Amino acid sequence: MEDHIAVLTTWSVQFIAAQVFLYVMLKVFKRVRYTGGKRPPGPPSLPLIGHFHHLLFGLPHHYLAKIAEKYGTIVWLELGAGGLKTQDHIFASRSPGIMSDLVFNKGQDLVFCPLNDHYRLARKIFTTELFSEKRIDSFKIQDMRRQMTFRTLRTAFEEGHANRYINLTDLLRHQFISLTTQMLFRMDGHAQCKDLLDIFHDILRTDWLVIEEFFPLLKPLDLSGQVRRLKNIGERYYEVMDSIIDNRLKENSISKSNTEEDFLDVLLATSKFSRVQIMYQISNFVLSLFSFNQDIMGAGTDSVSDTIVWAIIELLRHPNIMERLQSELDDVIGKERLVEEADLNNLEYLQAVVKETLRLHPVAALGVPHYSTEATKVAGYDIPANTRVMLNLYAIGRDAKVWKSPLKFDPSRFLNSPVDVRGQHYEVLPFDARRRRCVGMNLALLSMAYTVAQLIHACTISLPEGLTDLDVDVEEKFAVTVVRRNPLNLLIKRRLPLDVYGTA
Ligand code: HEM
Repeated sequence: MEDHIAVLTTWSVQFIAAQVFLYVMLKVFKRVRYTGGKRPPGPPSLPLIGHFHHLLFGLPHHYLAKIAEKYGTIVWLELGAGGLKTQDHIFASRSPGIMSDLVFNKGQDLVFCPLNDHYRLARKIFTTELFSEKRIDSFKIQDMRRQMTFRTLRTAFEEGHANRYINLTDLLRHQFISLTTQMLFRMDGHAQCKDLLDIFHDILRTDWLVIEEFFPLLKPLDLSGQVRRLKNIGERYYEVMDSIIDNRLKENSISKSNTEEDFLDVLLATSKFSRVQIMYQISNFVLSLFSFNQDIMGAGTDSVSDTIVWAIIELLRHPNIMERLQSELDDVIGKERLVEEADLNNLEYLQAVVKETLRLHPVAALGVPHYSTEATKVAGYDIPANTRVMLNLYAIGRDAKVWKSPLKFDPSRFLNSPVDVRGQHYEVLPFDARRRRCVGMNLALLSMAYTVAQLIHACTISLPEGLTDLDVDVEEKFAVTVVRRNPLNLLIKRRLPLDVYGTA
């Protein structure tokens, strides 16, 4: 570790794929790039900037998948000046970085937290209290999901009734923002959490390649303008959360009956976190809410709604698969009532559709960068300490050596197959695996299956006039998550008799 810190001047990005793994690793070196051991192969690089220029154009997860095809399962790239490596216990940390430092107060949230005692405690509380099966399936949270989904259907039907097309991405994002903010603070999304939502939207507008991240010496110059911007976001976040917590403490001191009603109450009740730590644990939720996995708020919203949109897009592109799913729903549920969460385990084809969507469209295509804490060897290659590692989840799900016709959307490949998407099977890892695996996975899988089932069972979804299934493209845009490039407006109408919705 000493060696590499002593020679830091350039960034390296290395891509490792042990068996079906494709790891991308980034590391900063000073003065020299790779000083010792057997370096993994990689494309030729330019002096000083290494392979940085390759990642500026096009979609990075496509480029990384392409070079992995050419250079083999473990590939080394350099960004300006850098290093890398694998094994879970060594690669389970997070690196310091501009976003983590300036917005999340040096990684005090869960997503950007280095592997330390605070992280272990926070992860335990997330897993055993906030996201335990018991809590997720509790009547109260189930009812919240049901109400939010009905609200989405009602909005869609009002528009459909007036023959107006609706943007499904916007509609579902509203649903999941409301759901998450309810779960967190008993506040209903846009109206009550406007300041917080604005902050997270600003975070998500940050370029994924901030030059100062790769060339820290340039940080004081702030050439990209992102350093000042992120600092300002961090300050605004602190103020808003401070006042939310103040208000909650006041409310709780007046009425004890509300304790442990939502996630904020649970975190306050643990007494294991300081007030500041609670602020940043919450941030993870909001961001996940918002498109990516910056913890709870950050990690839970757009990632789920964007995956649902991919599922609907694939179903519209494949009318035979849509028909088969609708038949399963009609057989199991009938047409006299709506889908309930208790039905989901009986809907085998629906579950296969969700898995196949996650295989082809893992919205967190490159995951969240891991960080090595000591030097190690991976598949015979030497990987230094302090290396950033990214898992190319996109390339894993599309590996032609593992998947037959990998680009074909075919949910039946998951029928009668033990392969699941929960991190035990390395052929498909939309949530990653082991220590840093997505903590919201169970909630995400449940929310996705439930919403897709409602949309396909309770609605008729039509493409704009003149478009056929052959016209629906799957062009991607790489933001924090991978989303569909072109907006698609749909006509959504009631499919079941009116009185079925009445009881809802
Ligand atoms: C389709 C939906 C989702 C996908 C595909 C997804 C995927 C991922 C991935 C790939 C990671 C990085 C794992 C790693 O570092 O190795 C991650 C981390 C995380 N996700 Fe998710 N996620 C989704 C939904 C959610 C939801 C609903 C929440 C919470 C409400 C959430 C919370 C988190 C958190 C807090 C982390 C950081 C975990 C840690 O560093 O220990 N995610 N997610």
